[in-house]
Amino acid sequence: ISVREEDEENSSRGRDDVMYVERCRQHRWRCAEVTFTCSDVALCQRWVSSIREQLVTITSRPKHLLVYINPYGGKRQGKRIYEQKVAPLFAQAGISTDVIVTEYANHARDHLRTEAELKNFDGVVCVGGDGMFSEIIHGLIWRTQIDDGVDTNCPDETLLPCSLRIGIIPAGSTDCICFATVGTNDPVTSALHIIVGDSQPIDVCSVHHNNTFLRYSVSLLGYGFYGDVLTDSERKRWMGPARYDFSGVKMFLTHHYYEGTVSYLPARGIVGTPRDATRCRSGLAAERERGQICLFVSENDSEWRTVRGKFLAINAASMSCACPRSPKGLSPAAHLANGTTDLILVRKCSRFDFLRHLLRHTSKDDQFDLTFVEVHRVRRFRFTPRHCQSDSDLELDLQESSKRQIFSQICRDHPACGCTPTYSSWNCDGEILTHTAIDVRVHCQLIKLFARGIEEPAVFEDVANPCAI
Ligand SMILES: CCCCCCCCCCCCC/C=C/[C@@H](O)[C@H](COP(=O)(O)O)NC(=O)CCCCCCCCCCCCCCC
Ligand SMILES: Nc1ncnc2c1ncn2[C@@H]1O[C@H](COP(=O)(O)OP(=O)(O)O)[C@@H](O)[C@H]1O
Ligand SMILES: [Ca+2]
Repeated sequence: ISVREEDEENSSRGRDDVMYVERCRQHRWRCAEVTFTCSDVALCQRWVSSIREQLVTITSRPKHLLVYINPYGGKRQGKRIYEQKVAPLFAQAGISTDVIVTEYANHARDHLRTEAELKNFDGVVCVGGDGMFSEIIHGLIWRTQIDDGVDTNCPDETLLPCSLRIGIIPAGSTDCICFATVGTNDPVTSALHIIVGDSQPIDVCSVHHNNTFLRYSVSLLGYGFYGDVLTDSERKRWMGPARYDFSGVKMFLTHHYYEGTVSYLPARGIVGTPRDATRCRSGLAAERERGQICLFVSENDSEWRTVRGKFLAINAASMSCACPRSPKGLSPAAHLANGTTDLILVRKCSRFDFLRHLLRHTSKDDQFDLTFVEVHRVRRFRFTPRHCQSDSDLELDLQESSKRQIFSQICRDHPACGCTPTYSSWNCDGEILTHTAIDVRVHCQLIKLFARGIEEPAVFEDVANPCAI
């Protein structure tokens, strides 16, 4: 991290303090210190300058960072976390910062879009949850495309990758993007990944409706269960992160299902499937694999498939979506940067079966190994809720079950009857999407994080002197 020369008063000895990264359990990193002493002060000074020269040659390390703090996310501790745990480390590592504490929602997004002098910085730091991260990528991606005149309303447009890396200091409620790319939600670990200049590309989904751009997503796009949990939980923000558990239990008991059509373009020519036992891990093999991945983005060699039905949940996981609630995540084998998203369809089933599916997110059992669950690795997908389908589709439906339609119409007109509502909403990285019919496309490695993905346990279990903390 850094080296510091200590003055030993009344002594002819030299003393250097070297700060370095030490790996602890569960992917956590800590800042450790070792002191070198030497009877020859001049030699000691040569050590210091030699180490400093070495550090300067590592060009991947950021020197100037633009920091956005959401003081309102999670337990409202963002400012304190940054000031107490992160700022001192940045100072230690000789990193200068411009810090903006946001004053309202979308402040960070709009500042990045229109005001920020991006050329002055080597990266952006986001202190907050997935919603704050979402603001940052919307600002950065918009800025990158506008500089090159890309039409973001066109779903087929190839987007330009953003050059600035983003660091996430977790200070939100779920922080799944941090957890799934670093392996832990720990501000100090994240700060150290930023300081050492790690780089992890990640895929971004664009979400469109009728050739109009709606949003980007990097973690979960969820309709049905996760959309309803989010909508319900936003009204209970005062509860803090526990609001999700409260609304989770409530929506589980409510047991709403939604009818609609999902079409998807299966990913061909990629390594792996969502049912693999292997996980997305950092290291050489992953690097090599990553190099091959985007060569296969051609969409012509695979055909669209359509699934119609009643769903409790439709989830697209572009990364594992691991978080403290589910350390393996919604799609444990999802890759961070292979240009695909894992589309998980949970059909209508009993409460008992849905609970079995949910519980498997917290154990070693396979949550996809159930008759009412299917999972596909896709490059694109579309969703149309039933009452939003084209006229010809509706006619078909009418012929199939005219009675059912009449009943659902009656139910829509009489919400008090307690029947299942027609529409849910999409949970897009924890933000509510107002449109239900959407067209989603994965953009391979559109952004980069100050992270390195999840390291194999062996890397740190071998450490001779495990961290005492
Ligand atoms: C019975 C226990 C079942 C546990 C099932 C856990 C599955 C958890 C998968 C979580 C995936 C999370 C994906 C991440 C989404 C985030 O982008 C997003 C925003 O994050 P931010 O707050 O930092 O801005 N977060 C969320 O949308 C929160 C989703 C949380 C879902 C919690 C669901 C709890 C379910 C509880 C069911 C309990 C049934 C009990 C029956 C008696
Ligand atoms: N200063 C602010 N005041 C109010 N809302 C804000 C502010 N800054 C950001 N936001 C918004 O707060 C919401 C929640 O932020 P997020 O970081 O996702 O925390 P959480 O994980 O608790 O949901 C996001 O929609 C974000 O756009
Ligand atoms: Ca949020």
